[in-house]
Amino acid sequence: MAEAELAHNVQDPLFPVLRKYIEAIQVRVEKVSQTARLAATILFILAITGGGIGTKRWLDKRAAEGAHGKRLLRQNSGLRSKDGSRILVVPNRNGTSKIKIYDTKATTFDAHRRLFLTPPKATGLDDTASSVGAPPPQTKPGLNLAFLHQYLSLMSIMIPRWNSKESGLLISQGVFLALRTWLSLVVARLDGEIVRDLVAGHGKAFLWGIIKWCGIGGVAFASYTNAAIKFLQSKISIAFRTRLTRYIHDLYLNSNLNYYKLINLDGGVGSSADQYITQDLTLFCDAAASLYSSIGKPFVDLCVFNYQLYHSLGPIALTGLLVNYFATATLLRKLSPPFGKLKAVEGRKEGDFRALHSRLIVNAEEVAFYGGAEIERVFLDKSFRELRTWMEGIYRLKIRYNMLEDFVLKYSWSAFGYLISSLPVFLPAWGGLGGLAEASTTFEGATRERGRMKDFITNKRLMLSLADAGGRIMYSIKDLSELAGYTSRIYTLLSTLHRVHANAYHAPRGTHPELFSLSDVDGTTQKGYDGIRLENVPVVAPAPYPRPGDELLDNLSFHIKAGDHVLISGPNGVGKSAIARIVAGLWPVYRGLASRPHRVGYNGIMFLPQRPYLSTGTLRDQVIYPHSAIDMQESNRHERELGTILEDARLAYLPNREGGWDARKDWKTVLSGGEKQRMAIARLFYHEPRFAFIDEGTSAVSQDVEGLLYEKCKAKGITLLTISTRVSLKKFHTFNLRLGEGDDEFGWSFERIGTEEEKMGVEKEVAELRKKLEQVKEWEARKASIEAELSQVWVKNDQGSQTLDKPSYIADQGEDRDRGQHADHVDTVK
Ligand SMILES: Nc1ncnc2c1ncn2[C@@H]1O[C@H](COP(=O)(O)OP(=O)(O)OP(=O)(O)O)[C@@H](O)[C@H]1O
Repeated sequence: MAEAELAHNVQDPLFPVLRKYIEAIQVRVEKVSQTARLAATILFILAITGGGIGTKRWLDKRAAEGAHGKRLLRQNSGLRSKDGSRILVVPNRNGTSKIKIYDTKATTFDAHRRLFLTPPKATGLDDTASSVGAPPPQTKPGLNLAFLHQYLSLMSIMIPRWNSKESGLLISQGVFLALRTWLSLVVARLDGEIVRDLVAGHGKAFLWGIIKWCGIGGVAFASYTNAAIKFLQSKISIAFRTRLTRYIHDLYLNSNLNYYKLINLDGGVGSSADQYITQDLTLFCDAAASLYSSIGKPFVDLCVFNYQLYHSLGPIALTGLLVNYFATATLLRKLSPPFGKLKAVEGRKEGDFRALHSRLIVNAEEVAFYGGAEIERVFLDKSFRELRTWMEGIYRLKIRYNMLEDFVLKYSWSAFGYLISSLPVFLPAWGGLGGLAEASTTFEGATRERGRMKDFITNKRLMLSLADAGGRIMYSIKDLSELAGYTSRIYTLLSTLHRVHANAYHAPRGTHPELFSLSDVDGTTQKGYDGIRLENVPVVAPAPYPRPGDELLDNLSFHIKAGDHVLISGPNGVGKSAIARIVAGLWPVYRGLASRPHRVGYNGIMFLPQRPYLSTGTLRDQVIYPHSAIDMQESNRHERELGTILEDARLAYLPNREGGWDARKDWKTVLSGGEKQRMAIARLFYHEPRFAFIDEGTSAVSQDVEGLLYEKCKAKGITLLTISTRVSLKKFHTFNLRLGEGDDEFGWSFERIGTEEEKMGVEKEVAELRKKLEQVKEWEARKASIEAELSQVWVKNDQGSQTLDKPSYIADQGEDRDRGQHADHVDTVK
């Protein structure tokens, strides 16, 4: 029995403990009343059921959100919140995740305008002698006040509030940097102690020192701190980039058409805005984020180590160190090439090279038809050669500078370090705490030597760290100048964007603006008018500021109401599309008044450009452009309507052919020229504007389909303004605006089609043609005689005049007649 109990206890040692608790619970439960037990049981069951239902709901909600996210992603769509923010769906591992984006407020742009358009005079960025508010003259990027202003201006975008995420990241990085400095100090002291114990033969203390060394300095902390600093640096870089990119996108792509005006009207950043927004911005953010660790850390190190050394080595050492820093910094700054400027130019050359490649990709088909590979390669090679030469120049300058830098920072600084560390030994009176220890009489012989050893090791390590920190600060002079280069480019982009956004073009004080330059825009644009009206508006092709524009047409005036379909015709290059550009607001209204409906799209106005544009995205996105799937949903439009629209545009076969509405392709290459134009007309059918400019929109469509499309547009109540050279389109229009009339081609006429006047005009033209036809016989006779004369060709040689041999193909065409004429002619010549 006892054995069995023993065996049982051996098998399950926990049993007695469990039994004890179970019994205690049983006793408690027995004491509880019947009602309380019932209530507890019900509560327990309710909790379990509630928990189960809650979990299921949560799982269902997650699944529904996941499915919704996937659907939105497939449709290239997102969500719009009531506060104006947008939620975008992006792929994330197997599922999707949502990103909330807030638009930059208009007031923020207004507040920043001061920073970018009217910088303080001291920076030299605002040269009032040239003009007020004009493009800032390109001051040399470098370490100067201009750089400070530019950098701080950009900072106000990158760190908008003290409590923003970026400040948190910077503070965390600061903590880790301080931690690393503290660790270096601890390690320096430990180093000295270990050597002292080793020399003194204190085995225990020595071992303890080694354990502390491994624990603190070696592995655990230092490696983690370094990794965290690097990680935080990349987080800061990406956070800066996100802020700046969103800010630039909000300023670049808005209803003021800045993306068009930046390239076509301002020209301040050339044609490579993409290079600025992509590569330059990345380089700037990386350089700005590394600034804290490359300057912040050595700076903290310098302060702490200097203080420590001052303590142990005295004032002479500190003065010596400071003089040394100052001298080195001055020398290196003097001899340092202008890295900032060099980097800024390199950025521009990179941009040009990249722009050439992008152009080739966009126009690959055209170049291929011409077989233009050879010439394109010449352009590309030339641009690359310029970039390469420039970069090689920079590397050559860098190598010379690096040699000098290494010599100064590595060798002369360590020699100086030894000198300073030896101060307490040779000059105890000047040697701080170390000197006091030296001068003291309490230490004798070996003890004094060991003390010296410990102090020397500690001081040497501190000196080395100090040299390293100082070196890194000096090295970062170069990084700083490069950062100045990137800063100057990003600042230039932002100030140009602000200038375009605020339309801040002013002639220099005391001067008159150049005729039809961007500072000479005096016209009025009225949006919200039910019709299209131009009153005394000169049509001027603008030139980049500050050059004057080129006047194409003098004072154009017309008035179009709903239902007045207008054909705008005239020779090539006369300014037909220019009228659409002025009405759309792409080009300025230099004088007079231009009125148009406010809305773009439904019940407003739409413009179909000469070159059909197809966006990235799904087939649905092509039809509803510039709507997105969210806009389509919000305006209660359905997919079945899109089917009818494609049928009307004679494109009903597309969804089947391309694999449904959610198919994503490179539509520019997938659709034929005519299909692209019909897709543009389908967009008109979808948006149903009140007025539509169609610029050569059906030139690749067959004439029968063209007629059907025009009739459909009119049936939908769209008033058409067609820009075309096709006379056959006249029958679909009520008015004809003819451009390029008169001798100087500056004239224009606006006439009703089919009026008496027009008929008379046509009859006059027919009569003139008849008159000309009557002269045809006369002209034919004259032509025959000229041909006869020309068939008698002769040359003079030394022997006198002689006729040429007849070409063989004339030989069998009545040789006799020819011969006779020939002889006659030779006689005449004689
Ligand atoms: N972005 C621009 N900046 C400056 N000038 C331009 C610009 N686009 C066109 N022009 C100039 O404006 C003039 C009129 O161009 P527009 O496109 O209006 O001609 P068009 O009458 O429509 O010709 P086409 O029948 O060939 O389409 C041309 O001389 C052209 O060189």
